Amino acid sequence: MARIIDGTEISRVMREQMAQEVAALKAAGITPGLSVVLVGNNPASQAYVSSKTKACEALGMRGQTLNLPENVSTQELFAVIDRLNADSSVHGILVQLPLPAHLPYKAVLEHIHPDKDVDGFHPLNAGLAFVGDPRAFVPCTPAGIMEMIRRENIPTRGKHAVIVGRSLIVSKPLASLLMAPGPDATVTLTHRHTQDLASFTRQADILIVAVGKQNLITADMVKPGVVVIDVGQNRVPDDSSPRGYRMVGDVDYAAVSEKAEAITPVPGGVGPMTITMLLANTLQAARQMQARGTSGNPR
Ligand SMILES: Nc1nc2c(c(=O)[nH]1)N[C@@H](CN(C=O)c1ccc(C(=O)N[C@@H](CCC(=O)O)C(=O)O)cc1)CN2
Repeated sequence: MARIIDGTEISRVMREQMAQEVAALKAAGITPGLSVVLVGNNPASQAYVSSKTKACEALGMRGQTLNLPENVSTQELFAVIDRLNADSSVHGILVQLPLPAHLPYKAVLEHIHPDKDVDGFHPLNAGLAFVGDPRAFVPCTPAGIMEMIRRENIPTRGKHAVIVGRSLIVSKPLASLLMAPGPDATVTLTHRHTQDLASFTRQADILIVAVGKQNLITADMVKPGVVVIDVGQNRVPDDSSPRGYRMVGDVDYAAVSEKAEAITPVPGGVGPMTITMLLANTLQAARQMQARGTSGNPR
């Protein structure tokens, strides 16, 4: 049976360390602050946003949610972001995705000041991350996956990492992180138009799946000894659960665990790491603003 890569436990260790760093910043007069903008009433987004602000507060950071109505206009949303960009007590800003279809999400993400873009979705940060510049904010999910790989001592040099999915949030930045000097992996990126997906996934030493489709990866699609990172977040109806549903990933966990060397569970794998890396990016934003002398909470 595969070793379980426990994102909850790795997060616990990292958050303990970060709490000390937050305390040190607070002693210097700076309370790292994150503002999350949530548009509409998507229940999954509401849950993720609530986890983010609670995690901030648990570390001693400021966590604030701005709830905007589903029908907010682009100009109204820009005005909210402008206000947060100008507020020196706000170090990190993020707009929860997905946005309602009438909002131009790329323009919205570009409206966040790059110095406060703790999601790392602004093109400036995407470009800095692509060239390996340490000032970049790296998107939280790929950053969390790299942290899990490092902390679990999973070999990457010369290994074949196959990514299923081509999103801006996860797959593209992850491909660039895995192939960079240091990790030195050979990366193949596949997507919905890839022909004979299984012929690629069977080659993977490390298989990362970020599609959002339950049971997309079955046991016959992986080779023995593979390391599997499941990014999927799928709600499956389940009357026996108090919530009426349970979470599953994109991988047939039970069957693939019997062939894999290591695997991330859903829940408790990549998800908690996404939030942990958001905390790390907010801390980085506060430190960078402190270094530039542009930070400081009103005392
Ligand atoms: N602005 C952003 N929007 C979105 C991002 C993002 O990084 N920035 N990522 C996803 C959603 N997401 C964070 O926002 C997220 C998804 C899942 C989890 C998580 O911890 N999941 C749990 C299970 C949750 C449950 O049981 O309900 C787990 O896997 O253990 C955290 C964050 C899209 N939008």
